[in-house]
Amino acid sequence: MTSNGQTELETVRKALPAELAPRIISARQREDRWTLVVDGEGLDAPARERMEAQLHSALAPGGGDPAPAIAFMGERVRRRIIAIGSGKGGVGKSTVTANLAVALKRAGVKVGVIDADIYGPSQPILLKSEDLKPEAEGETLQPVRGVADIPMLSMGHLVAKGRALAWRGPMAGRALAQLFEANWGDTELLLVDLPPGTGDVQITMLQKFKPDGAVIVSTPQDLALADAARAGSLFDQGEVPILGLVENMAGYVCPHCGEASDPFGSGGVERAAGRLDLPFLGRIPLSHSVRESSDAGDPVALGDTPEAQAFHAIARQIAVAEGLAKA
Ligand SMILES: Nc1ncnc2c1ncn2[C@@H]1O[C@H](COP(=O)(O)OP(=O)(O)OP(=O)(O)O)[C@@H](O)[C@H]1O
Repeated sequence: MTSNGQTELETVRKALPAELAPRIISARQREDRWTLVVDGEGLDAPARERMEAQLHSALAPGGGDPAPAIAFMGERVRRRIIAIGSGKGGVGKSTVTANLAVALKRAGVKVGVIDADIYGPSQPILLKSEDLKPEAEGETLQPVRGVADIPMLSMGHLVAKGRALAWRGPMAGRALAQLFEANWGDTELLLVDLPPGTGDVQITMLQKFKPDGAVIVSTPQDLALADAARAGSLFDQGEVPILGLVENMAGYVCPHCGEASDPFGSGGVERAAGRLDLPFLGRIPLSHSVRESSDAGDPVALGDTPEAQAFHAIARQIAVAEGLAKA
């Protein structure tokens, strides 16, 4: 009991706005320091931060008292799933996924990666986890840790290297389910590297593990753009909001003479985004360092080069769109 006869729980609840008060599960005060257990179900990261700030100012207003210790219970954040798709192969979708994961991680997001490109898994190389094998607890896989300590799973971790995966339909669906139903722990955002095109895996994913959003990667060529638009309509039909388009391999700066050229054209994806009424998230240059670092399992986004900054700028937009960072 506090000095005026209220229980500690009542004291705390009274100090809070009416909508937050019922979320306090228990409250205890010892030597001026409050310890609170809070129901965090359904609160996203910014909402939790706001609530923490409100609790601080309500319970330790002058700054003289120690800040309350706050434990959130329950589902802190509903895990968000963002699919990274492309209309055709080879446009750099996997490279973009790996680098966005690193950039999101560096921005403080608890990010994980599912390599759903079960026919040609490349994330184990890109995120340097080729030699790791996921352990299973019963039926549930434990993700391995790739570069930057990113939890990840890929069919590349589960089948012998180089073995072609010619699975179709139900088998592909089951393989995918194993990856999604793994123990993702406190991961708040899962990036899913989809196979190119609009086949079985995409359909299974839309039906069973519907993403919260999709990012479409394209090169600036007309052909790639037409395919990207098709990938877009797949997500539209599945009622998955498209967060935007990324232009990859845009503009090449010769490392020797510094001359800039546009082997695949330029600005095409931004114009296509305008036509399709979709956000344009940014462009990644065609660059030796992107390819070399990918091959080495050392994504450029770990550094601060202009290429890295291009990935960081796109990652920031995704984090904001998903409520995991402030605008
Ligand atoms: N911005 C870039 N600059 C230079 N090389 C790049 C860039 N983006 C990707 N690449 C290279 O292009 C090749 C294809 O990239 P990636 O495997 O990421 O494409 P993808 O769209 O995922 O292909 P897939 O159809 O096999 O899934 C790789 O060798 C990669 O290193």
